[in-house]
Amino acid sequence: MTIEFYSTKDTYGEFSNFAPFPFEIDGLVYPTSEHYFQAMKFSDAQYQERIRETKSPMIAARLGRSRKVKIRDDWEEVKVDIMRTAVRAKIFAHEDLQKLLLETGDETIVEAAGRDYFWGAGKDGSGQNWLGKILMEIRTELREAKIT
Ligand SMILES: Nc1nc(O)c(N)c(N[C@@H]2O[C@H](COP(=O)(O)O)[C@@H](O)[C@H]2O)n1
Repeated sequence: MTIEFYSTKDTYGEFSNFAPFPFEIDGLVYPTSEHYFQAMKFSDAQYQERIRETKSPMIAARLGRSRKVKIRDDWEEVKVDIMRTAVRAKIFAHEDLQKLLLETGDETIVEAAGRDYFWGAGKDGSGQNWLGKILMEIRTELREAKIT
């Protein structure tokens, strides 16, 4: 059985980047992994801070997708690592999330985002599902940490 998630209100919605599971990176608290991911698109420290402090992940995503402020030149090269950093920090900050992730066993985890063929599976399932892949990587890491 494939485990699909998308909306924070549905089953496994905790895996969405929009789910409210705060964490700290470099001494700063981010309300969601979406806030961190979107803030890291920019070199402008003030704009990063505006995104971090914004109330909702939806607004963080809107600010991050705006091209009124220039995004960093290396974004395409670093974005998967930045997503990994965000999701890892989120999961490691919350034991309930670690438990939920481990309980998915060996099932494939998929972000069922119909319009997103990079982070999600896209409408027809042909997407790269990078968010699901990152969650499965972290699941392996958690499992290995519990064994040793
Ligand atoms: N809720 C939601 N709506 C969309 O349209 C989406 N594409 C996603 N997927 C998430 O979007 C984030 C990355 O978006 P950008 O690369 O900045 O466009 C990431 O959190 C995906 O999981 N979610």
